[in-house]
Amino acid sequence: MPSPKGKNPGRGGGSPVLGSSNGRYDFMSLTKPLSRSSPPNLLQRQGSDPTTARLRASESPTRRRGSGSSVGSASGQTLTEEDGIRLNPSFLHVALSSLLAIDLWLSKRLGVCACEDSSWGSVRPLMKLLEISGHGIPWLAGTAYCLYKSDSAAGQEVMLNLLMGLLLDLVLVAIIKAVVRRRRPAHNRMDMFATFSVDSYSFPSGHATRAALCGRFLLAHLVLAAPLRVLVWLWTGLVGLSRVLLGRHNVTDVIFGFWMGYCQYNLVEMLWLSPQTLQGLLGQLA
Ligand SMILES: CC(C)=CCC/C(C)=C/COP(=O)(O)O
Repeated sequence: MPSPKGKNPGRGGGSPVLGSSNGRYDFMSLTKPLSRSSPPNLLQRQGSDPTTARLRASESPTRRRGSGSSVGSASGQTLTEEDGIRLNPSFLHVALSSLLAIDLWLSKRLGVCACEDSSWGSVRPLMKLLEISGHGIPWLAGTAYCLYKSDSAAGQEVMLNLLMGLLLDLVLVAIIKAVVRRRRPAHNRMDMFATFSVDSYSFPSGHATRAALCGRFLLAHLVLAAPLRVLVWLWTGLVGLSRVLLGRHNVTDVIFGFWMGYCQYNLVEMLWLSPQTLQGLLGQLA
């Protein structure tokens, strides 16, 4: 399939389309030649323009390898075992590129509260309220306050472990954000309060990890009536949804964040600090 890039040189972007390269179907740019030097990376260092990022992300490894080693059966030559081994990563790459393109497209369409002028701009204050409800500062301050005020050993133990979980969450999210370095969606207005430098990156959503971790924690350790349990579930889901509606995150950032928060709760359970452990730790410090 000939690339139409020559016909439309003035456009600033374009959708990745399936094109044939050496008898294979790869993603190729409508408007820009594919870079042969930059490594393929689906999530890292995307430009602020999601279309550019999408195009960059859709570069196929088969094109960079050159045409010599990959001749399809259509040209009369049979595929060697080596070719078969190379086809699989290429298929995986196309699948991931497609998923990423869908993610970017869907996230852009769902970012309906990204600013006041957006189609659902009037709901933005409500979404920002949800943002504050899942922010690290109220959770850390609230947990520390409850720990300080609690007069039962059981209450102190639960609050201390929640505090540990919250701190662990902050550290793990910061590490992943710093490693992956996925840019926030271009339509996001960066007007969040109290952020760390890594919070300029979007993968994973720290609010989603915290909501999942705290949601599971509350459901497991607080004796709550059924309506309150439903409310916890609802809050968790809405915090995640609000990240995409506000344009802060792509859908995959939130889905991964939920999964990560869910796993972090398992980690907190594994590392659970009992009063004895705590006394031992404090004894060692003293
Ligand atoms: C300052 C403290 C204690 C936490 C920062 C919380 C924060 C701003 C996280 C970013 O969340 P998203 O990744 O969901 O945007």
